[in-house]
Amino acid sequence: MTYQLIRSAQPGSILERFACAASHVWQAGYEQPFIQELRQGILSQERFTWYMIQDRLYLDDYANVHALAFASCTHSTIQQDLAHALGDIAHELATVHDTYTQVFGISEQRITHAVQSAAARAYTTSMLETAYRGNTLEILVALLPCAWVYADYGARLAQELGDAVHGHPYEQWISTYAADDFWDASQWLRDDITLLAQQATEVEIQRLEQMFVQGVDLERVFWASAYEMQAGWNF
Ligand SMILES: Cc1ncc(CN)c(N)n1
Repeated sequence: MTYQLIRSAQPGSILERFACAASHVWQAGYEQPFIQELRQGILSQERFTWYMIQDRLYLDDYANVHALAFASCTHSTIQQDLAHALGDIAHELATVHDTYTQVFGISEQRITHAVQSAAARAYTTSMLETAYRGNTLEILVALLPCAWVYADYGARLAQELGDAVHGHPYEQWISTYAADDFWDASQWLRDDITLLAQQATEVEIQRLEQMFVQGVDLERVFWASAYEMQAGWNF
């Protein structure tokens, strides 16, 4: 298991079960060309721009999932956590997206006219479906791969690159997700899942485990589709 997985998952906890169940797709995601070329600094600007645009659309839906979870949730502390998390998404947009939008000259018009790729839509549709139909625990588990996979890959990239991260073409991206701040910002999610899962049955936990594995795989596919510069539905 990788550094972030060890750091967060207490032996026997639900988080450890999730991490173990997803370990092969998690590793496959890290080894895929998008991440490895990004690490080497040779990922083309064209592919990264494609990803950035898809990610802008993704983050809109991701924010909506938080808002829907807030609306259906009856725990006031979890509602506060969700509201706070919306501020963190705004921060991610300001640090990562605004940087690359400027550096790579991605026009607002291009973003406005972009259509979600098939893979990106599959991911956000699955999260939104859970947000509309699921209970609070299910919605939080749908959000977990997003926070955890990015923190883990960011930390691994930063660790492998060492000082070479300075001046790297994707330094801002790597540093944002490798930062302790990014990891700490999702501590509420791991804590709230752990708390709510105490009331869940074994059958429910097994279903959550499957949802989590699917989410990690959708993260992998999201990058793969950006690498292929996959088109949207109305091409
Ligand atoms: C697809 C995706 N997943 C996760 C993250 C990290 N918030 C992101 N920006 N984009």
